[in-house]
Amino acid sequence: DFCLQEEDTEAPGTSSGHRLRQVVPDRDAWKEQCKNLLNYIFECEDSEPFRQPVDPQNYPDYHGIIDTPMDFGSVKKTLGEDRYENPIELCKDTRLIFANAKAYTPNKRSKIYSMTLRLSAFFEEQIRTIISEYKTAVKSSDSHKRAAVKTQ
Ligand SMILES: Cc1cccc(C(=O)O)c1N
Repeated sequence: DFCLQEEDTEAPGTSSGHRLRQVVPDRDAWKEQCKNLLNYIFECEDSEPFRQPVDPQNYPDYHGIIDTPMDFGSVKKTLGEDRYENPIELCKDTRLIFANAKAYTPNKRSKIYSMTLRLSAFFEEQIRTIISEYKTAVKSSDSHKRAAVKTQ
């Protein structure tokens, strides 16, 4: 996900004034990538118990054990409302879903817990590239900013 950004090669307003098109990584690409990843997770049967907050009516002891509930519906809503600054924040909330399940499960062979293990493995595989590309884009856009300041 690269966006074309026009950068002056000369001070603006010079006679040449010609522009070189440089390619800089798009630092907002992670949003769409995470939206797509969440949509895919929602399609997985393994996400069913976690698409909305765990219902304390079904598990009365849940909030006594889990301090900070989290679910994929909440993550999707936070993303959609632009309340994540970067994919690292989204990754932290998603890992909380899996950590809560591991803390609450009655045993490591429970059906619901085993669903989170598969989902977590898939999520970690996918988010790794998204975060890596985001960090590269931020570094690149910072260096472009430094370069632009120098020309002023
Ligand atoms: C919410 C939740 C997480 C992990 C395990 C279970 C379970 O009932 O085995 C569960 N209900």
